[in-house]
Amino acid sequence: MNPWLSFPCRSPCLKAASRAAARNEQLTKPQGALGQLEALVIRLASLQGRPEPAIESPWISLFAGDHGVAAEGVSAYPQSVTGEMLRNFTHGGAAISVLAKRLDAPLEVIDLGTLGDLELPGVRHLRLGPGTASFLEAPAMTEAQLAAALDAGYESVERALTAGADLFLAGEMGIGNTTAATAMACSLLQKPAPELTGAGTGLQPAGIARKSAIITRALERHRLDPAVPLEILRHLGGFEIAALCGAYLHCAQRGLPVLVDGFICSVAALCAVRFNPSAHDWLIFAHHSAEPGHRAVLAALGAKPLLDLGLRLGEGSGAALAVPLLQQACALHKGMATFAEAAVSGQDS
Ligand SMILES: Cc1cc2ncn([C@H]3O[C@H](COP(=O)(O)O)[C@@H](O)[C@H]3O)c2cc1C
Ligand SMILES: O=C(O)c1cccnc1
Repeated sequence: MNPWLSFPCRSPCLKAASRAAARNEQLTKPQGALGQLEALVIRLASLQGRPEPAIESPWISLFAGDHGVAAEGVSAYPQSVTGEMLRNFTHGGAAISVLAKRLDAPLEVIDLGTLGDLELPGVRHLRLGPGTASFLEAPAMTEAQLAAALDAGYESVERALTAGADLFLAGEMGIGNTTAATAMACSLLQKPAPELTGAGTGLQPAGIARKSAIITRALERHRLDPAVPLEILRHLGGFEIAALCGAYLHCAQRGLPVLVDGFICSVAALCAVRFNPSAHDWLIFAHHSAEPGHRAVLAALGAKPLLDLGLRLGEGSGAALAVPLLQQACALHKGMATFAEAAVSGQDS
């Protein structure tokens, strides 16, 4: 197993949190009037270790990989879309490309293993394989592939830190990956496939039933132990999901706060937290995806996402959309006057 996986996670700074909470009490607004934003800023203060947190350098890593199980017709789109989107990401045409540009955030695109073998400028091609094996026939990944994918996540976090990132966002691209993520969620949560399976890119009800039956077959074939999350990841996951899991664990080890995107990223986060529960402190959940399995995954994580917009895209798009909210929350906390500074009367008794 990758040696760094056993490194401990950092502890959030309680002193910064209590100083941020004290400042929050002084600001010229009724107590609690900024709702969830207040707790969010206090939490960010504890993660950044400073009483006045700020998001100045968000970083986005986008992990792509193909899935053997896509051959079973579990997606509304052909498998070739994964590789085709790589070019779109670097040419600026994908949703996450537009959002990254608006945020002025670096967007690195990592191809962990897709069907095509084109060298695309601006893409890091790691080529762990032409995609995972179909989990109906074999474990999705070999041990070496899992290790390399986890390392890819680790390396992304190191690059983000070198670039001075103060918030880590990740996205995923991989046709068929809602099937992989749903299978993982079923296994981690010990829930039956029909309860968690959804439309992904837009399957019709008959397609969803078929997808759910395929997941049930995989669960029966592999019979995985929920107490061994990395084996669940290796058998049922994907290269990009493993990279996400590795990145989230390493962010927690290095003390870099994370904004988690939708369903697929949340399953990677659940896997990371099952592997090391202390990773949980570093994960902020951006949004509630329309994919039905997301609810159970968020509930298992005790997570209350910031947004609920009916998004079902992935790519890190929901996380990117939440960045301005975090930035505004920080700006309010830093910029608002205190009652004393503004000579405004405080609360009666
Ligand atoms: C053009 C296009 C762009 C996307 N960007 C993200 N996804 C999303 O859809 C895929 C998962 O859904 P499923 O499991 O149904 O295949 C992933 O690639 C995910 O990131 C996309 C899907 C498509 C078609
Ligand atoms: O919420 C997600 O991550 C998601 C949902 C559908 C398709 N792709 C991604």
